[in-house]
Amino acid sequence: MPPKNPDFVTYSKNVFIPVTNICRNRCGYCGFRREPGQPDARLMKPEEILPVLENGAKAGCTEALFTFGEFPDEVPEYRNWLKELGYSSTLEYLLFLCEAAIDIGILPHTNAGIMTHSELKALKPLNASMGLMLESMAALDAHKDCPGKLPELRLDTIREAGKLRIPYTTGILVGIGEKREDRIESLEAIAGLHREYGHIQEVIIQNFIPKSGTYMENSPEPAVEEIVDTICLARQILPPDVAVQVAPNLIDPKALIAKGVSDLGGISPLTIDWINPEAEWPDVRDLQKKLGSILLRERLPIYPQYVKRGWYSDRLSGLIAQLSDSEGYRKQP
Ligand SMILES: O=c1nc2n(C[C@H](O)[C@H](O)[C@H](O)CO)c3cc(O)ccc3cc-2c(=O)[nH]1
Ligand SMILES: C[C@H]1O[C@@H](n2cnc3c(N)ncnc32)[C@H](O)[C@@H]1O
Ligand code: MET
Ligand code: SF4
Repeated sequence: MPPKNPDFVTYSKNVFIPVTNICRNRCGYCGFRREPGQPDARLMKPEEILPVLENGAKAGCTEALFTFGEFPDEVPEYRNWLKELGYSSTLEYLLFLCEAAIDIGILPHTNAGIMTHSELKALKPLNASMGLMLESMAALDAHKDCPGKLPELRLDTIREAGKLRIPYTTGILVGIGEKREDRIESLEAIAGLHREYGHIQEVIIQNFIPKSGTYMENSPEPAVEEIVDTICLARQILPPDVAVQVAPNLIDPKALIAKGVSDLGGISPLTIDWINPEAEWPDVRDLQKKLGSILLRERLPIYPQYVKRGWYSDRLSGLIAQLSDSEGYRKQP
């Protein structure tokens, strides 16, 4: 089939809040994680976070992306930091942050590692959507010290989110030692969960970028052809209502759109990509110029089909009504 471009691709305007970089896992590709003793190990305080939320809302951002290392509560130093802030668990602190974001007028999207049904249940009323990368169905060297990167545990979290009707973001990381068959298996697993629960709004095809000081610092990035191939696989395997996302700060999206990319994820006018801090966000107007006749269309962190289906709590209904247009996309302020 000849490549065919869509009329538009979507993105969201967000602020990235790296709440903590303390993590019980040690992914071989991750440059985000810190040990408690390191100088830039941290738990962000409310007085650091609230101004970012406020500036984000003022700048027209609709999404607060709350990112965490996984289950930092296992780390004793971290528990002390939390206690100093007056919280006894990460969940309790996150609930406070989500409430604050909503009061300020920005919709939470939490990406915090694997979670139990009861954690997801507590967060659902305060999150427009949530996310967890499956990463890969393969058992990989890059995950050898990562209890939370067992594929079955990741699938469990995504499944529980489905039962709770949480609009969900997941994806795979390409170039971390997995094979093409593993990518197929991963995409099929995601497709299967979506067929059962209907909650997967987008699947990120994330290209690995080496980070110095990590186990994989000298591993090559995946070739663009591999990413193109994976996007084609994703488009074939995933049901048509699931968006395929690439990050426009990690890869040039232009040629990928004809292959099936329909979303460019969160783009921030204010904050850096804390997971890939070397990769600057493109300016939305520059990106639009580059894409030519393909329109960049702003969405909320909850996709239009879930806005329409009302997959959100009463706590979020006022804000979502205020931010969305009649089709469920971003109403231009
Ligand atoms: O800026 C980033 N945003 C990341 N996002 C944010 C994402 O681009 C948007 O928040 C979603 O499209 C929702 O609007 C993630 C969200 C998830 O739920 C799971 C993984 C990621 C990964 C990244 C990332 O590496 N960098
Ligand atoms: C939030 C998501 O960021 C991704 N992630 C973590 N480290 C890297 C890297 N070096 N390159 C690209 N993506 C990465 C993982 O897929 C994680 O789940
Ligand atoms: N630590 C979580 C995970 O890997 C959140 C994103 S990485 C900072 O799933
Ligand atoms: S990718 Fe997430 S889980 Fe893995 S080490 Fe980094 S912060 Fe922890």
